[in-house]
Amino acid sequence: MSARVPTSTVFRGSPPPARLDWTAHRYRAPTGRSGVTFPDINGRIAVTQGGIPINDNIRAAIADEQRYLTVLYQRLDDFWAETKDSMARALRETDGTPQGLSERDVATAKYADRLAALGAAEYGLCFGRLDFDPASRSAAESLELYIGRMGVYSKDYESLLIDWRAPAARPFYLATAVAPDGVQRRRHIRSSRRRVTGIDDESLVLTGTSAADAVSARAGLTGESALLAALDANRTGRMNDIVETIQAEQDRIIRANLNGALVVQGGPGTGKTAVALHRAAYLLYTHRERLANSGVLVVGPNTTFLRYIGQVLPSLGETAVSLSTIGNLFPGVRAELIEAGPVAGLKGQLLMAGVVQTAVRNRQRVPAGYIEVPFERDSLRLLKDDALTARKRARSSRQPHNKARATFFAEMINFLAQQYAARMGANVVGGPNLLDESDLGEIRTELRGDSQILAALDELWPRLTPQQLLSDLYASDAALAAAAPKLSAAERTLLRRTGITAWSPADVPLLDEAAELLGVDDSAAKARAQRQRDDEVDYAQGVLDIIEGSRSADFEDDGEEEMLVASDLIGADLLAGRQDAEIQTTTVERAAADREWTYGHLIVDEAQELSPMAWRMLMRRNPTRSMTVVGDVAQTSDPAGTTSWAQALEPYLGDRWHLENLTVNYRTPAEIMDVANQVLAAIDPQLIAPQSVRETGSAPWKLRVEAGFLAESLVRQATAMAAGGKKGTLAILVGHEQISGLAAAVESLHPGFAPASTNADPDLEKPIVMLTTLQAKGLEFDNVIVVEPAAIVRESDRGINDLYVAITRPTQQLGVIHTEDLPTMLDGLVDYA
Ligand SMILES: Nc1ncnc2c1ncn2[C@@H]1O[C@H](COP(=O)(O)OP(=O)(O)OP(=O)(O)O)[C@@H](O)[C@H]1O
Repeated sequence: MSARVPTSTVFRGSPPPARLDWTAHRYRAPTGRSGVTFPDINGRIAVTQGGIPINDNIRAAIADEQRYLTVLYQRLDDFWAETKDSMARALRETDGTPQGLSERDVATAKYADRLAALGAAEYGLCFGRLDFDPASRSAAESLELYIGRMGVYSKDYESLLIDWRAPAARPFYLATAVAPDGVQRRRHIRSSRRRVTGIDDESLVLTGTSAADAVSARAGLTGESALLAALDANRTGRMNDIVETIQAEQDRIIRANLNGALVVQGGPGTGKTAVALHRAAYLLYTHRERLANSGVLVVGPNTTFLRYIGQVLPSLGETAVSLSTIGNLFPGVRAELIEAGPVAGLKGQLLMAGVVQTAVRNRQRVPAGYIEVPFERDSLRLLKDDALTARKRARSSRQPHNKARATFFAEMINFLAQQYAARMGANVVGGPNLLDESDLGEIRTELRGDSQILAALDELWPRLTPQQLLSDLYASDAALAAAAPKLSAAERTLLRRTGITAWSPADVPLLDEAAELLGVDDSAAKARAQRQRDDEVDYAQGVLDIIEGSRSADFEDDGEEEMLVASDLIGADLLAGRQDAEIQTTTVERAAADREWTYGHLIVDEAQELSPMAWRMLMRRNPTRSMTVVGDVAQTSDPAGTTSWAQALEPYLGDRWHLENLTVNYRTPAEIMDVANQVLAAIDPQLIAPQSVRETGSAPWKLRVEAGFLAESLVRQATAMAAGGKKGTLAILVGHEQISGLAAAVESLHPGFAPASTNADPDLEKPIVMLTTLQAKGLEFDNVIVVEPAAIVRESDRGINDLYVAITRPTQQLGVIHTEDLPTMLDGLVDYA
């Protein structure tokens, strides 16, 4: 059998303008790319247009743009030097007071951020230009605007480059021939380092009224040449920004209002992740004051995905965004335990909030009758009725468990003091009335210091951490039965676990729930901090006394003029403060360490995967409900995930959220989407697939092999696929249950061939990787081989969704290798030839 050599990407149709084939609802890109440029073998710029070498006009235009770009980079260098100077000055100039130190840290953090933004702008600083119709501009307005990664001004404060996020840059993304907004020409400028390598021009002046022109414009695809070049480029294992080619439907979402909840539903490859990240950058630019201190949180499905998207925001000059999975949102816990679907499914249900609440209440106990506790030479009794009263008072304080504990203890100590006093009074002449309130106070103090009394009270109302609460709950049938009476015995068995050393992502919202109900009793920590502070003040006073002493001695000795010394400027309090001045941390660091941090804006990617309990946790992090939720209900894998946005959000938002749809698939070629559509129909015939923006001419194939030859065939096909056609990255996607066996078989044949994702963080930059379908969520590769679809479908109740995710990952080619019969929904695959 010979390896099938895929044809290279063909953009079908006639040269620009772009065409939309409305019968097929599929965009066919033009054959030639206008003004596409490639450095030739000698490093000079060779320019072609539709395959024909370009003329001197274009060469001259490139030279013009180069001159402009050089000026921009000069200004960038000026800013860099100025910022570095300012930073050095800020570092030097501090009066040494805690306030001064803190101001210095704030200033240096600001300059560091600015340097990071300047560094990010180095690549592709300027990528666009708009030329306006003079009739549409006032005399004060420039007829041309350059668009880039950041705003750049001349020394005279004349605008040289507009930040892509500024309102003035919008026509670059929105203007069409039908609605040009005064724009006559949109130019995409490509550069490598500081050198202009090419330009793509689009005229927005309708010269004819051809239907194709009008349709193309209506479709809202802008900058088609640059867009298609970006889409067809090889992938690297890291996501890139799309700032140069944002499309109109995406732009609307990116720039939507900060307030309120926006839900973005879109099929595979519609740019949901890209849009979500650019929205974060846009919001930080537009609402910097409001968001700088509260921060923006981006939640993704797993750490592999976060690493995949990790460089997008820094490349846009934004570093003040927190990225996290649900599993890592609880400070101090890294939830890496993988557990069975039904277990995670159950833990994700909202009813678990009630289970955790009951589990906490069940730890607030009262004795069956009484508990006898030795005290002095006698004993005291913790009585059931007293405990009931104390518990009632503690609960009605509405404090969380660990804080209400103080009320319970105080009440019980009071009861015990009265008991003790009564007993003492009965033993002395004159009876209990001989003891007054101060005597009772002393008795209480004694009781509070008695370890046996405290231990007995602790049994009734223990101080608990969330981890302890859940471990104890999972470890005991009785505790589970008491906390979850509504669950069946089989369901409670799913929750049973002993000797817990690791947590799963589904445990994290439960830990968070427990933390809310338990609260942190920080009275001991506060008292410790105060004692430490008092010690430091004492120490500082000692230092000042020594300085004072030596100053007087100096003054007496040589009779010199009085010198100004430390104690003239600062007191002991201030000196102590200076000693323990904390290192200023960034918003991202402070937020990560603080479970109760509330973010100014929340972005949730692959949001369909979130369980009701995960949503509950996230809503606590975002009380203002300023959020962007992006996902696809057809791609849900998590057993507790959602297939309906209304259902997922109703408990927190009611109907106060706005839905936007993304409809164009930028990733997956049309040939593959034709097959994927059948899978989508099997998930839900009502769902509509996004329209692919391009074809590759390469039909997705299937190959049946003998079970014993699966690994060998896989290596052969992967090698052929990786070597042919567009090359780039290749992923082998396998079901969770199969991956270990297959990885071992492949490894024994060809060590190091396809590193499998046996750890939680596979290296996506390797040319060939093996992943589970779950790990591939949100990722993309040039080429993909899906192994044994029947097994993927079988693996979970949402196996068809997983298959849909798997086959929509490629940007170029898809192959399917199987030993079992294929599910009929894959009938559209062609036999491998
Ligand atoms: N306007 C654009 N310009 C260039 N590339 C784009 C554009 N929009 C999307 N893309 C590219 O399309 C690919 C798919 O985007 P993205 O991963 O954001 O899609 P998605 O909707 O999140 O997909 P999925 O739901 O399948 O995970 C990425 O390579 C992205 O860079």
